[in-house]
Amino acid sequence: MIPDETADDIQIAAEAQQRLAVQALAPAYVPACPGAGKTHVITLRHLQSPTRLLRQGRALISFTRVARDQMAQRCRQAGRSDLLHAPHFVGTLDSYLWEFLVKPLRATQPVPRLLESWSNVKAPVQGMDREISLHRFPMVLDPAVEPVRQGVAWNNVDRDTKRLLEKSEYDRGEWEAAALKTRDSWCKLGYFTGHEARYLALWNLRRPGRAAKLLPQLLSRFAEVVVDEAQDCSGADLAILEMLHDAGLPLVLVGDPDQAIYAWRGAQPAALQRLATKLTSAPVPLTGNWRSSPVICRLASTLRAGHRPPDTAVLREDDIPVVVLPTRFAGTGSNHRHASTSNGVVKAFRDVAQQYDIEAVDCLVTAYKYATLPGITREKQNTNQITSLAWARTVAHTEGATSAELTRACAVAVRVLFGYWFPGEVGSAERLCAAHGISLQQANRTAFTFLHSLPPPHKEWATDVWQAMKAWPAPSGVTPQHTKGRLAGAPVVARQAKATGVRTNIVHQLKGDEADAIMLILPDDGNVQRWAQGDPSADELLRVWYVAITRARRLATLAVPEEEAEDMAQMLTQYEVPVRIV
Ligand SMILES: Nc1ncnc2c1ncn2[C@@H]1O[C@H](COP(=O)(O)OP(=O)(O)OP(=O)(O)O)[C@@H](O)[C@H]1O
Repeated sequence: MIPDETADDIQIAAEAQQRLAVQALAPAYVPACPGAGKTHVITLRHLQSPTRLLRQGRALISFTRVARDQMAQRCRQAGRSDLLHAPHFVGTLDSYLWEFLVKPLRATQPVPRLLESWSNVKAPVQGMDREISLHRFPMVLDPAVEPVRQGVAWNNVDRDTKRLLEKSEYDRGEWEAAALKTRDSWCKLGYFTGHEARYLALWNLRRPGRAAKLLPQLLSRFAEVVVDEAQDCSGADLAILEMLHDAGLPLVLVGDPDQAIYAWRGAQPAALQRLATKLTSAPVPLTGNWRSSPVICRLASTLRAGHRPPDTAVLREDDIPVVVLPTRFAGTGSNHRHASTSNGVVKAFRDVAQQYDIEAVDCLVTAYKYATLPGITREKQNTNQITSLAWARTVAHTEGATSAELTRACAVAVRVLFGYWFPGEVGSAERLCAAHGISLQQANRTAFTFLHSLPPPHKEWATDVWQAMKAWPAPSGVTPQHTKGRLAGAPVVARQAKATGVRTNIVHQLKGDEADAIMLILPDDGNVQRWAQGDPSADELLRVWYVAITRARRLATLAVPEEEAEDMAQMLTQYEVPVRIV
């Protein structure tokens, strides 16, 4: 227990750091530890804006819609909805690039639209010997060359797609060319994704004539651009930001390089450091952790490059030790067993949390991969429509499904219903809704009730779905054509885990999230050696573990293979982390 006076001093010092970050003049770099209150600082910075109408605004840029919504909500709660509108901008990097560096130079017809992913439209790659959707080919950019090189990120193609490709007569080069050609044909129809937004932003900024049309507007609109989670910037993102800085746009980069977990998607923490140094010689660090207990700060420091000392726990004085759960891992997440009780590992975790008065709703289970995670099965990204719909139906019937899952589930059902109602019409749900005078909200409501009405998936489920689609009240003006849009095949249905009341999600979906108790599932052998000897600056998995445990406020639990439990506890004890095996 920290004496009161010291606790006060710690809080005062942490608040002083936050104040400096709120007031720092742009260009600025704010490297921050986990739980440092980055969102808090960024929003406060924005809330300082005068209420009178300004000629110039501030852009708050994040990587996810969740982060964007969080900042927007805080502005609204403070009674400052005005800060969400022009001249300000609060949104994702994709939408910022699109809005200010791409769209102004596009033809107005066909109306250019930014999609979250190619999976939002039905876009099979054309001219090949089997049907594979465009979204199954993740794209990558190399901004180091001019013109920017783009291609398929083969390392990130999922296993199912790789299997399909192996059976194809065409080789990877031919698939890549076909995917890019199909993509180009969608761009001609006015559709783009974040990848194209980056490509075109770079294209425009690197051509003086085009840049001259964009930059003056941008510079007069924004007095400052704040980028949150800057450690997730890809090489292309950083190249764009650097050009904006060179053009005189004041940037504020806020991020935690230790939490960089997107290198596989092109994030470049080292390049971020270079840009940060170019922005300022005096970064404004945040080293107070307002979220986690001292034990968790200490545990986290063992997973940091250079083994820097633990961050200061500002508020929490808990001394709950780290709990190691010896576990017998099974092929699927829901069958992992706690070794000493043979209970499911989630139940064991809940029992431990309960000992510390932590309720199930304040617990969070996480793992690197969906496959090892107990609980609701993830929508398989690249599966056939009937299986996607079966997943969506399961979500609609699952208590505790997250809003992101529900949104995805409704989108799947909207696509299925629209495929039947508007056969032959291409385009996103938004575009079809607009064309047929249906509000997206109405479409989502219909989709949800439709999903909810469907019987549980089984082998002959496609027939039930077809009957339901035909019987479902259609909006006026729809023109179904016989069996067009009918789903074929049998769904691959995953077993639904017993409801535990505990949230589960993969680490990559936990950015910015937090919970009183976290259980990190570490099913592979060799965890201890990797933890003790690995280099977090080179080993992204260690950074993924770091992100996971730093979501915890009070209790961090590690489920490790039974034979590794003792070694794990010993290793943590050597680092002076209080630990117990349960
Ligand atoms: N000045 C403050 N006073 C009280 N609570 C604070 C303060 N700053 C931050 N917090 C709280 O600390 C917690 C962590 O803040 P936040 O989520 O903004 O951190 P973060 O820097 O985004 O962390 P991470 O990068 O780990 O997600 C939140 O619960 C937030 O409400």
